[in-house]
Amino acid sequence: MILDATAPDELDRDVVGLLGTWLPQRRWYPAKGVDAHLSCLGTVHLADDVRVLLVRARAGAVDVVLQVPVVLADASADDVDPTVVVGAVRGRTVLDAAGDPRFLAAWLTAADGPGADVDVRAARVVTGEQSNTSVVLPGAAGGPTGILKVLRSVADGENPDIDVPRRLVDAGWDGVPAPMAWAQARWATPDGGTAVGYLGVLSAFVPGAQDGFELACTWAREGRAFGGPAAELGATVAGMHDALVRAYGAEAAGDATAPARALADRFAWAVAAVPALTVREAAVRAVVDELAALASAPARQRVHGDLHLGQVLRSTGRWFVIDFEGEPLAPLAARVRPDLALRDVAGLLRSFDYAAAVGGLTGDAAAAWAADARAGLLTGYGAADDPTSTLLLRALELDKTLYEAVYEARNRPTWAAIPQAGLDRLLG
Ligand SMILES: Nc1ncnc2c1ncn2[C@@H]1O[C@H](COP(=O)(O)OP(=O)(O)O)[C@@H](O)[C@H]1O
Ligand SMILES: O=P(O)(O)O[C@H]1O[C@H](CO)[C@@H](O[C@H]2O[C@H](CO)[C@@H](O)[C@H](O)[C@H]2O)[C@H](O)[C@H]1O
Repeated sequence: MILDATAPDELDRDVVGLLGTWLPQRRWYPAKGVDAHLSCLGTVHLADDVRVLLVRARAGAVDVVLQVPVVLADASADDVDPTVVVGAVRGRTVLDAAGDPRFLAAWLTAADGPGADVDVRAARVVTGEQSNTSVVLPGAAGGPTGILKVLRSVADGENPDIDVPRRLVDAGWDGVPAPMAWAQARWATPDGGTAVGYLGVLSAFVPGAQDGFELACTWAREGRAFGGPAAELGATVAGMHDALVRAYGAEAAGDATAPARALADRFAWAVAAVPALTVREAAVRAVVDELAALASAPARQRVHGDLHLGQVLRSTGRWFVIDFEGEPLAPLAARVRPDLALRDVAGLLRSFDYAAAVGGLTGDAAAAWAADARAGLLTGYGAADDPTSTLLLRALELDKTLYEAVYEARNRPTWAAIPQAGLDRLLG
């Protein structure tokens, strides 16, 4: 069932009035540091006093629709958790609903899919660095636990973060947590049209999972070689790529003009966002030219699109892949386009640089730790050791590093040195 958003009422508009100060304090808010114009496009009434506001945020190049679920509590209620209070309007206290049992129960009732018997009163909101809000829901009566991802930016059409895992499970791959419930909404767009997009997904929770990035940082900090787990991860990624071909097919092999153009476009985009990158122009151009001169490039297929160690979980000696949204800074059309499978491999290679740096390694120790992890990943994946693959991987790593230079400038300026060091390594 698709949930229809209705036109905002006076109360919705008052809630939006509160968001000007509340939103910029959220990790997932994509327009930090600028004065965004906020307006409510529509509201899904999930239950009495449970609303999902679809809020358009416009600021410069940013123009997104944000999902803000709220619960309206009586102003006199004395059992309100102060950390989830957004503010007060019309005698009601507005609560951030993501972890609220009233919101969760209504969401599960409205959602499609096989469903799951979970205990909404035992919900726990995941803290940490995320683009969305995830909530762990323990299974009722000892059943399997689920994790609900409340998407914070919603968009018309396919959502790879939900559709791709559904297709991978259908294709028989068990390296992804299975989706158990999902919800979609329909709302009026500012141009007079209609949009239909996903609001979120409940997936199987991987018990005892360790975040791949935290694991790698710990091993780097302890000076433990990561080549073994990296090789197993490479094999998992190869299995994922095979399953993606079964699910979506693959295009015929072509020449390398498309990846060369993509790298050139990426550089232009990155320079526009971070003008200091201009000094890299000649070196990047040399890689673009080398790439364009390749006689052929491998077939394109569906890929993960933003694969890094923070998108993989390790549990009981196995790896699981999550977060198939693609790069959060890219438009949907670019995120669902067939691409080179090696792009995912390159994303993980970049993560080893991050893990070495965040794990406190520097100089030769960092280079040796990352080299061992890189070798493990490439062996496990079965990457060909030929000049074409080597050049493609270098170009794709460069592409990712330029993306990271922009991502860090916008989100974590104190980490900007990590992609800058990556550019030094890749560009010589
Ligand atoms: N199926 C799962 N099982 C266990 N933990 C998970 C699962 N999915 C996500 N997580 C945890 O939740 C965190 C946020 O999930 P993620 O999909 O990366 O969200 P975001 O899109 O906000 O970055 C992950 O870092 C991971 O620790
Ligand atoms: O997980 P997201 O989909 O939000 O991805 C974005 O944020 C990531 C950081 O959380 C960012 O990844 C970069 O930092 C990681 C360490 O925190 C590192 O392992 C990755 O290699 C590096 O790219 C990702 O690029 C961004 O899209």
